[in-house]
Amino acid sequence: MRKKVIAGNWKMYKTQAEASEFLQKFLHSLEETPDDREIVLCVPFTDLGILSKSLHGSRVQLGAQNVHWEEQGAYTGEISGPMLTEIGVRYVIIGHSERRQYFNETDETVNLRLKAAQLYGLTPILCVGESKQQRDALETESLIISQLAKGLVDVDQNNLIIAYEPIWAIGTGDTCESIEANRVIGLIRSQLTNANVPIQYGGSVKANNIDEIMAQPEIDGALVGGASLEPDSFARIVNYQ
Ligand SMILES: O=C(CO)COP(=O)(O)O
Repeated sequence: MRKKVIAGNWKMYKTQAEASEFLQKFLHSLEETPDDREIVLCVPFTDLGILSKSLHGSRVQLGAQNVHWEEQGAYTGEISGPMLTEIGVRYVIIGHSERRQYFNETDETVNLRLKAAQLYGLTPILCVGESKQQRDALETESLIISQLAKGLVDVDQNNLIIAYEPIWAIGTGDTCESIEANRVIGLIRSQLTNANVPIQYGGSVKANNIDEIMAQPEIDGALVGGASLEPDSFARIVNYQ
C-alpha cells in the first residue's frame, strides 16, 4: 500500500499570529481523521518555529517550501537542510512551478536541492507539471518525462514524494479532471524505479472535489494551496472519504 499524503502549501501567506489562530481551529478537526494518511503543513520560514512547538504531539508534520544544496555558506536569502531539521521540519517542497517561474529554478537546481534534502534527512516533495501553452501544444508528456529525468538523477526514490501540478490548474479554480490527473500520474509512475513513491495531485484542490480526486487509483494525495489556508476547508480535505 502506498502512503497517502495530504500537504498544505501556504506559499507566502500567514504571519505567526495568523498561523497560531489557524492551528487552534484546525487541530480540533483531526480527532476522527483515519490513520491511513499523513498530514503535512508547508509554511513560510518565519512560521516554522511556532508551528514546530504547536504541532509537537499532534499528527501533523512540518514542511518547508525550499532548501539550498549547501550545508552553509554565502547564499543570501537561502536556507539549509540542517537549519530546517534542527527545528523539526520533515518535508520540503522542491521545484514548485512558482519557483521555476519567478526564481529561476531549473531542473538542475531542482536536482541539487532534492539530493541535499535527502542528505540532511528531509523528504522532498518534487513538483512537476505543464503550462496551458505546453498542454495545448501536446507537450505535457514529453515535458513531464524530461522534468523527471533531469530532476531525479541520483535521487533516492525510497525517500521521495512527487506532486503533479498542472500550472493552468493552480489558483484558477480550473481543476484538472480527476481522470486526466490519474492518467498523467500513471505516466509519472511509469518513469520511476520505485513503484511505491506517493504521487500527489495539486491544482485547485478544494473541499468539494477532494473525494473524487482521492478515489482515483493512481492518486496518493494532494498538495493544496488556497484551500489549506482556511481551517474548515483544509480539515474537510484531510478528512476525505
Ligand atoms: O500550487 C499549489 C499547491 O502547491 C496549488 O495551489 P491552489 O490549491 O491554490 O490551486
